[in-house]
Amino acid sequence: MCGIVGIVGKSNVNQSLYDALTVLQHRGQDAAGIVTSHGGRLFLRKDNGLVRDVFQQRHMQRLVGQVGIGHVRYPTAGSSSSAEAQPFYVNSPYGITLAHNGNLTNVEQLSREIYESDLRHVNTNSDSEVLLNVFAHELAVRGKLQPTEEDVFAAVAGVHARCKGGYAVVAMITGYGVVGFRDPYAIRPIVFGHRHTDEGVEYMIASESVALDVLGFTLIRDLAPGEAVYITEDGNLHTRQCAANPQLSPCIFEHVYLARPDSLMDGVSVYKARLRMGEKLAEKILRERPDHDIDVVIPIPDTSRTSALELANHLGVKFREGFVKNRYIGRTFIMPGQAARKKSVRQKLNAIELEFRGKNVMLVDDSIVRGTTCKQIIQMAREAGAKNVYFCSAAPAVRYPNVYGIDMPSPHELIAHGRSTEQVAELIGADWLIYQDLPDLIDAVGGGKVKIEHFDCAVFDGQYVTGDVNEVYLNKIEQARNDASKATAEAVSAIIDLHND
Ligand SMILES: O=P(O)(O)OC[C@H]1O[C@H](OP(=O)(O)OP(=O)(O)O)[C@H](O)[C@@H]1O
Ligand SMILES: NC(=O)CC[C@H](N)C(=O)O
Ligand SMILES: [Mg+2]
Repeated sequence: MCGIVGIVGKSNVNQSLYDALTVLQHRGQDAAGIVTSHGGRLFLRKDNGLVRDVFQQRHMQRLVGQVGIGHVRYPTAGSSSSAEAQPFYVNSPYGITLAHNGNLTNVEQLSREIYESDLRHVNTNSDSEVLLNVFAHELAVRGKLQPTEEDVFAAVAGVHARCKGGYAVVAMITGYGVVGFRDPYAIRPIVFGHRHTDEGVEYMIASESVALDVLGFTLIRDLAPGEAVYITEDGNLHTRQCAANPQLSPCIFEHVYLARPDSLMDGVSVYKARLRMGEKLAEKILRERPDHDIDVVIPIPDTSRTSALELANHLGVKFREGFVKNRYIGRTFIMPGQAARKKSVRQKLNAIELEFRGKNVMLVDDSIVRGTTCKQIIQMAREAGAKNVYFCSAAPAVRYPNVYGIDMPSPHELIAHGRSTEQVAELIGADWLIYQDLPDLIDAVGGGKVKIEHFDCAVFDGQYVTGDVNEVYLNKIEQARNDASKATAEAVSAIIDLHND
């Protein structure tokens, strides 16, 4: 997952884009970028690092213009070289820049087509640069000096016909406007909204509604699967369904971990969904061990707090903050490389001994992926004097790779891959381990006021909604993106870069 944002404003949008990216920082900590457009010129700043580190005052001053897009990156393709930071730019037609959240599954075929048939050059290994070139080609073949919304929507339809995988996109067509679109399964999230100013109405497109809230925009709605929204530079908004067979199947892991709890996704409150996860998990605990001896429920900050609170309420057991989080350390799961992740867990979380000593503690996390966090946390709970350490996960066991924008390419790096619950419990050192059941998770997210029937649950059930993901593909991405190969890719790609300062 990455964070994307686009604004068509009535005054300079640099500060709003910066603020929105800060709000979306939890979706990507590796690189950040903003491009604005003014008087037919583009102004770009992108680099590796957090938003607050990438943009110095001198960069902000140069980012002039009332229209712009931005990105925070968590790499899932190519490398984490700064050359692959987004937005990407292509000069023809019109000058188009693009920011992408997701991952394409047919990138090899597209790269070939782009070079051999579309006669285009791609300078990095990023799937997002490929996606930009497909969009640019589809717009170029319309052959218009001044593209209309019909041309833009036809180009998006062309992208849907050629690209496979997960993609939520914002793209800026220099001098014309900003377009946002979502893949036909709506795997990755994207919303749009408006804000009234004295100069007129401003529009914003973003990954999560929380970015709109914080900037004083009102949410209009989520983009439907396959739908596009096009806002012209003079502030006219158009929407169109551009896919032949759209089917809403959003990524359920957004609700488990990726999204902020104060976001609404496809009409569902992430916070409420997490509360319901806690409730369902409590029911399962009571079913499995009605006479359990849990003294205290302790969340593993940050993401599991919401479900842990509700779990404790439903069990009728005390809820205690047993771990304190260092607020200056980011999210560990989305860090590149296992060594950094391992080290960060200990730096990030520290136990309050009093809450553990002599007690049977139920630790709650939103998910167990590689097992990096829970292994260390259980150890810490024991060192703090816990009598028994029980562990539960608000999500089912993560057993399969993700190919739609979450960097879990290698099944062998997943602690539950090919293992039973008991085997995982032993490996992480838990006295009792409970996973949420998948139907309960689906019900927790899709069974509230707003009903959603289909989700992309691939990491839990190995079913890939786009229908094109097979063993051959999975083996290929595992080879290309396991921790060991990534380390080599970084070294090689660090030298490819275009001037950008
Ligand atoms: O099994 P693992 O591979 O360790 O991955 C799962 C853990 O990683 C995430 O936490 P993270 O520190 O990224 O973010 P958070 O502060 O939002 O919980 C998630 O919330 C789990 O705690
Ligand atoms: N997490 C994402 O959405 C990644 C976007 C894109 N595939 C990249 O690697 O930059
Ligand atoms: Mg966590």
